Amino acid sequence: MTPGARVAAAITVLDQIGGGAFAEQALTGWARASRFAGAKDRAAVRDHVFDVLRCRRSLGESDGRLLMARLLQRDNVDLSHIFNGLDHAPDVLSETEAAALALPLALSDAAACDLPDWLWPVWQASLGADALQAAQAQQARADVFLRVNQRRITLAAAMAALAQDGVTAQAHDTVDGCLRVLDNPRRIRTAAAYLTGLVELQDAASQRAVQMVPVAAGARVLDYCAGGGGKALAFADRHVADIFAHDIAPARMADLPDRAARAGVVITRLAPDQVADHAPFDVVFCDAPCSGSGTWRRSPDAKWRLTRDRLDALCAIQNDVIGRAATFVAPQGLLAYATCSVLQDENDAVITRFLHCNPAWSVMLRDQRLPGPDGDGFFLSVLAQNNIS
Ligand SMILES: C[S@@+](CC[C@H](N)C(=O)[O-])C[C@H]1O[C@@H](n2cnc3c(N)ncnc32)[C@H](O)[C@@H]1O
Repeated sequence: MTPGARVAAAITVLDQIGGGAFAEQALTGWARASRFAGAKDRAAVRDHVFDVLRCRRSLGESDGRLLMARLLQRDNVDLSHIFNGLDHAPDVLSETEAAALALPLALSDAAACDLPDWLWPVWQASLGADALQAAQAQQARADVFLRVNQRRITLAAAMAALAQDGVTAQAHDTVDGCLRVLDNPRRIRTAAAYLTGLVELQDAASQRAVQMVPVAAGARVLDYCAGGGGKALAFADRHVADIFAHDIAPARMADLPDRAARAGVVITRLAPDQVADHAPFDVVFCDAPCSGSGTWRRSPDAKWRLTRDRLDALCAIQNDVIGRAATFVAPQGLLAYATCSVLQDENDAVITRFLHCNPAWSVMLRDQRLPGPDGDGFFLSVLAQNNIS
């Protein structure tokens, strides 16, 4: 496909998203209907769509054509080379469109930061002096990070193995065992180091959070909201411990046995009715369902779909989840509550409410990361029970 044809495809997908479709579904639908598109075309169309979605408001919230045109204009691309109607490229811009593009946009603070109006005050209240920087960080693409399975390979050997498949990576400055991918991130899933479990895709902030939780040798650790099991795998990689994984939707853990086998670790999956029988645990890690507000660079669609009602519903789930998870912790054990959100309602407010209802517990460690060059936004609070001797 020509550059113009890729832009035309992105416009089609953006118009579907504007009409209510989910980004992933619209992209998959387009790819299925466009068998002529190769892997590089699909990647380019996806990049266009996600680049626009990250900045949808600051690009003027128009139809797909104007959004794409503004994005390209912002990136100093000559629009006449793209909007020329040749070889499946988009039609030449109309006079009205050209006039709209010539005018500067008058943007509110929320629009300039690419956040919904209702969220901007909530975001500011949560992040204070960091609000602007954290919002702006979500307007750009995020780096890809890998967790090296250090049980099986050193960082240097993992980098060398990845390089053989054309993936260049370097050690993260502050997170042990973490690699930042510099080149060809799309080749990771076919790289031998990935297929043989030597490296896993995992954001640096998630890796850091797992490393911050104290786990004694031989401990029993429950990943209570395991999903695909990324945190359980990270615990298993770092500790000689019995690792258990649970999720209210067990189907989400379907790939975990294969991933654990690839990594050379053992993780016991527990169905919801089996957790109590296996309790208590020395550590219960609760990676609660959340807005994902620290990861919106990777899923910008979610930023525009979040509503106040949905946030309130998530907070109710979080309050429930932490309360349930606490019941499975051994008397001298630890309860770790984590989200990939930067919103206070989902983080400190949940902890404050839990402590109010459960005065025997207190916070022994708190960490809040903002989205930025070193990883996604992430919150971690580790709690212990008081006066347990
Ligand atoms: C943020 S995701 C977990 C991501 C996962 N830890 C990882 O690293 O890939 C949250 C998970 O919590 C699960 N969940 C939601 N409500 C739950 C509940 N009441 N008890 C346990 N898990 C729950 C969801 O099914 C979802 O898989």
